[in-house]
Amino acid sequence: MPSVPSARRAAARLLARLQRHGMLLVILALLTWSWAVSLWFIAEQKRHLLADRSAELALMAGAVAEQSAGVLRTIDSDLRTIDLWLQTHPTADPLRDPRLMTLVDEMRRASRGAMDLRLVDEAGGLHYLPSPDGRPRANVADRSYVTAHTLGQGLSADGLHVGAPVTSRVTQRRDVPVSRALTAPPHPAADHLPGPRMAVVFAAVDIERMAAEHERIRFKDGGSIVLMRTDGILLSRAPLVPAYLGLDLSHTPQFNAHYGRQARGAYVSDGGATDGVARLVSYERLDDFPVTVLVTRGLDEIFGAYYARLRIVLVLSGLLSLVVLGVTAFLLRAQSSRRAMEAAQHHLRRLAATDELTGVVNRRAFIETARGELDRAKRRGATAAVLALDIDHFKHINDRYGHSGGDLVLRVCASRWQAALRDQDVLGRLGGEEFCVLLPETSAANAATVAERLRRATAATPVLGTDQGVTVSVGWAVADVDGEAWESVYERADQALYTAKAQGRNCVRPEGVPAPSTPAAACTAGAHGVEAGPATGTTAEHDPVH
Ligand SMILES: Nc1nc2c(ncn2[C@@H]2O[C@H](COP(=O)(O)OP(=O)(O)OP(=O)(O)O)[C@@H](O)[C@H]2O)c(=O)[nH]1
Repeated sequence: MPSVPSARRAAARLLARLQRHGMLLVILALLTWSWAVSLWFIAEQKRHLLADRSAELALMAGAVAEQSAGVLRTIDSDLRTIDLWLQTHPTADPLRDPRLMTLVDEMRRASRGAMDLRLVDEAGGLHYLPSPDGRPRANVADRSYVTAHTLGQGLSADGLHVGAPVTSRVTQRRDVPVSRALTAPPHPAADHLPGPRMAVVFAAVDIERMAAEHERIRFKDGGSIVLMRTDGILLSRAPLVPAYLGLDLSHTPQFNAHYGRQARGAYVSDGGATDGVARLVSYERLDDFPVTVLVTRGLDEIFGAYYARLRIVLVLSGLLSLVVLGVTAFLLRAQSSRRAMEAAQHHLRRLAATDELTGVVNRRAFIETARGELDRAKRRGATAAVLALDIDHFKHINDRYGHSGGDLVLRVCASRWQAALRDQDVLGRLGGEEFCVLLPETSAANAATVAERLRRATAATPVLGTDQGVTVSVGWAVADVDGEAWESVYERADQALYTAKAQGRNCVRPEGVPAPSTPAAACTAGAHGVEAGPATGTTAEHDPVH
């Protein structure tokens, strides 16, 4: 488990990294949000578009269903009328009677030629109307529009049969036969007529005519109009594809999920059941006939303009995102190189202000700092003290341990002094073995205490791993509260240092104490021996600064 400090450091590092990458994170969050909103908006638009087109298609399916039901109603009425006519005219010849032929002709014209009425006799003989020679044109006993009535299969409740598409054996025309059984026997007198009796009347509805009508109103580019028997047999389709006529779609998933199950509805088809074209499908089952109407519209046509606009929007949004990311990356790079430059400049400034040997502030930076601090002290009416330090008999150390030994002493002393000072105090090396300390906002009493602490820190422990004691002499001065130039304060501190040296070294002397006539008399420590105890030389004890 990580310790508390290391966890704190890790958290701080994470925070710093987050701050550094904050801009990038914000931009990425904004981009993600804007893309999410755009995609939601796009999906909503598509949903609304589909809903609107579904509603339109449902209206159209309803209209086609209504029209188809009307056609079938007319046909059914025509078939019933013929049946009734035959019943009420039992002696008339059903194949040639001019009254019936006129009626049939009117019915054909009313349908604008879209259907022909025909009779099938009990032997399966097919008779066109009129049939001048009375001979059947073909035998259709096997056709479902005949067998449905003989077997009683596939009939609506009132006996109508809508047959699967057939290709005429006489004309090769494709028709949907809609048939009724004739009510037999029409009249006993019919028995006098030659040939078999008529059994079925049917209307052959021209699929091409029907498909052509639907072709005019269907949606182009993939749209279609389909009539389908409710059991899944395809009756007619616009655009007409002959191969689809009579197809049994009852096994398709669309039939089982939609128009085979419910009377009306809509769905999106992948076109798998027919030509593979994806379509929106709306369907409606006729109320009175076993027929379902399907009206479709190609998805490409529905969404074509939408996708074209969407492509433009996506491309522009993508480009915009790339530009935003590019600008962000550029700014981040510029920011990071600026930071690196600032760090390098900071490092250089630190190097320029640092004494290479001891790591404390060098002479130039120290004097600059001291001047600034004395100015600030003057403005605030505060005091500031200056300590001048000089390692005693440093020449002897150099002579005994060599220059590198002397360097080590300088580093150790600087480090001990630094450790004994407050954060706001400034330790500088003025040159050689001369050091200086600036103590901001420090009274004379505290300056003396700090000076003494430094002297003790120097003499307390031998340096160089030997019994070599190192001592320091300290002189100090306090700047005039009304403001005083650096040179002036330093001169007084240096003068005090001179006094300390003159009075035997390893001691602290304040400014303004004259040098005694006998050197070394006032200091208790030996000139360069290990310090045995305090040798303040100050006139008063003070509270430590820290
Ligand atoms: N090792 C080392 N010696 C230095 C450096 N700078 C100056 N010195 C030496 O420090 C010595 C200073 O000697 P002096 O000025 O005679 O003073 P002192 O021997 O300390 O005697 P007092 O100050 O009177 O106690 C000289 O021998 C310089 O060569 C330095 O960076 N490293």
